Parts: sequence; structure tokens; C-alpha cells
Amino acid sequence: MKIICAECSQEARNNAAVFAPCACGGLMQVEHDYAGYDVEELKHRFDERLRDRMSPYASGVWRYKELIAPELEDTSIVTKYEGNTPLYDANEPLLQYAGIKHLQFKAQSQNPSGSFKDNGMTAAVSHGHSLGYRHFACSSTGNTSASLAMYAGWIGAEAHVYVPGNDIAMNKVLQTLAYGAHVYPFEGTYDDGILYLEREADSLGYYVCNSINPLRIEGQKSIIYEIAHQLAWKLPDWIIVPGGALSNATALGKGLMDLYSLGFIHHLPRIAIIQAEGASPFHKFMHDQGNPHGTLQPEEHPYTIASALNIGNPPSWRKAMRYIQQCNGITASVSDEEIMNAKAIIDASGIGCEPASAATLAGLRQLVENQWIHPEERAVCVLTGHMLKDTHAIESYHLSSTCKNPFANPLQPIHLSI
Ligand SMILES: Cc1ncc(COP(=O)(O)O)c(C=O)c1O
Ligand SMILES: N[C@@H](CCOP(=O)(O)O)C(=O)O
Repeated sequence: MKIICAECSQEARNNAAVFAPCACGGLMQVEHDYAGYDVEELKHRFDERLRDRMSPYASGVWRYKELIAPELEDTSIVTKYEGNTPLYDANEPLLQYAGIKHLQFKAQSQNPSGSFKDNGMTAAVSHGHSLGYRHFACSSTGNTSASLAMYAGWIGAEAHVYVPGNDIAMNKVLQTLAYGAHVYPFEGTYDDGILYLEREADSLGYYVCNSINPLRIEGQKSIIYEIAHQLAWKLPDWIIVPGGALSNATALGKGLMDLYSLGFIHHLPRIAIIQAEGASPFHKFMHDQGNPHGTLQPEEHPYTIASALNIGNPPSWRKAMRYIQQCNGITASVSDEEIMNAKAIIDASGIGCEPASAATLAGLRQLVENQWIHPEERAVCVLTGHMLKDTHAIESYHLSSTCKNPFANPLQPIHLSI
């Protein structure tokens, strides 16, 4: 494994400094030498591991270790058997809402800490652990922090998490606290926390577990490997993900390129990145100035009810842009109202998700309406977080007096005659 700058290809001085940006300002990325890999042999090995229940290879991430961190010692792996999440077929109301005939939901919400972050976090924490770190850190709107706190607790290490003092979901902060993390609320957004950690992590002795760490991205690639594996290595036409810090856009894009260049798949699906209108710098960049030489204009005061997407300066935007271009992807943005309406349909289908995840269905509906996606095309929406991550959003949608939604249940007491 080599760690190089994604922009100027400069090699990292040592494997420990993977989360510090390169002198040119670029983020680092992992490069593997997959030469000599036999795809059929790997497919067979991945199938065999589906029967494993106990070893690290029973994890839906480490099952694909050869593509993620081949050199890592098995004894360094820190796993909660993350991944292994279901791929659900949409029911009739979901299909009708989306306006297409073939739709599935990849429920990363069913990961051990309740979000897709676990796929990347197991790789980052394992790498930090293998290097002897005992202090792990992140800036977070709540899911990264809960995931990190879970893994740190699991190995008895310290998690230091920096969370914006406003506009985040309290359930996630409580989950993080309960796992035993040191929680530091601060004035500002996720973006400020990242700047702080980029500058201070080294002197504080922290191993940073945000998506600026390329090992997080390597672990998160497993989401697309697992979808492909579940579909017998035949991916749909569209993969739809919400966009915040753009870790999924980057990881799923990189994972797709691995699968394609190794010959696991023979056609590249298109990725659609859906941002919330109030926090959509990447969508604006791709649409308004979508030329490869432009620069993303950060949004200074990002705000959306989908608090996980409250990110104004997504660190991975350059990497994401390249992957979007390579797979002929697109971006869209949706309003908070569209997000909450889509969430109500996903929740009522029995699958459930947090608001940020529902941006996928809202975006899909919009893209079908605008004829970017044909009703006969196949799509998978990645549901990134669990519905109980943000019960405040559920309360305001279903129980507020101004609520206009068709599923509202005002919880009127009834009289039981017994
Ligand atoms: C539930 C949820 N969905 C989506 C996102 C955005 O994903 P990304 O940062 O990979 O763009 C996040 C946070 O980043 C999240 O917590
Ligand atoms: N929603 C995220 C913010 C992005 O974090 P990153 O760890 O992917 O950089 C969160 O849960 O904190």
C-alpha cells in the first residue's frame, strides 16, 4: 500500500501522517498494487467467506480485505462485523413515489452504530491501532463521532470528538457520550472542526478518523463491493447517495473503479449525488461552474434539517468530482420539505432512515421527473443512517401543530371501554 497526494502524487513521508493534507493542499489517497490478482479466485474467496461467522472476514468490510488493506495484519483488525447490511426491494408506494420500476435500498442504517460510517471507521481505527495510537479524534455532526466512539470503546482507547454546538441531532451526541467519548462542543460547523484537527492533531497525538483520512475511504469502498456481490456482480444503472463531506461519492467512486479495472463488473453504473438545498456547494459547483479547472465556493452558513448534511466546505470535493466525471455521474439538490416527505414514505415502508438518507429518494424522484433517469432504469439508493438517529425530526414532522404530512398521527388519546 502506498499513500500519495491525490492532487500532486507526492508520496506521504510516513504512514502515520495520512490525514494531514499534502503541502500542495491536496488530500492523501491510498494506492494498491493489485497486479497478479485473479478475479475468479477472489470472487470464490469472497463467496466462501459468506459462511464465516467468527473471524474478521465475517465482516462485510474485511471480507474484501485484499481490495482494502491487503498488508494489514489480521490481529490489528478492529471489527464489530460491520457491513453485511440488507439490500431491500422497494415496495409499491416507494416505487410510485420514485416513479421508477426497479429500486432497491442498501440499508447502511443497519450497521452496528446505525450508520454507513462503520464501514470506513473499522478500516481507519484498525490502521491507527496497528500504528500504536491510543487517541482517536474527529469533527462530526454526530454519526462519525458515534461510530468512532463505538470502536474506541471496543478496544479501550480514547475518542476525542469535536461537535458543532448547534444544529445537530442530540440522539447522536448522546450515543457518542454513552460509548464513552470525550465530547467537545464548539461554536461553528463541521468545517471548522476539520480545519482545527488538520492543524492540531499531530501535536495532540490524535489519529484523525474523518474522511480526510484515506483509510476511511478504503473501508467505505466496501459498500459498493457488497452491493455488487449481493447482485451477483451486476450493478444497476444508478447508485444514489446523499452528499455532505462527499466521502461516499469518493469511496463508492473509487470502489467502482477497482471493480471495473479488475474485471468484477463490465459496465460502470452512474452515481447521483444528492445534496440538501441549504448545504449544496458541490451541486452548485458542478452545475453553475462545472468546469474541471474551477474551484468550489464553500457555503459559509450551511443549514438543512438533514443535519448530517450541514457541511459547507466538503474536504473531498476534488476527489469526488473526478469520480463523478469518470462514471458520468450527476448531482442534484432537494429542499428540506422534499427530504422529509421522502423520509415519511421510507419510514412507513418499514425500512426507515434519518433525514439525510432520504435525500436519495427525494433526489431520485426529482431526477425521474426531470427525465435524467428513465423509469425503466434500475437504481439503488444508499440509506446512510438509522431512523432513530434523529427522533427530533420525526417529532417535528409528525407531531407539530402545523404539520401538513399525510402520515401524521397527532397521538390523540382514545378511551378504552373495558
Ligand atoms: C447519515 C448521513 N448521510 C449522509 C452523510 C453525508 O455523506 P458524505 O459525507 O459521505 O457525503 C452523512 C455525513 O457525512 C451522514 O451522517
Ligand atoms: N455527517 C458527518 C460529517 C462528515 O464526516 P466525515 O467523517 O465523513 O468527514 C458526520 O457524521 O460527522
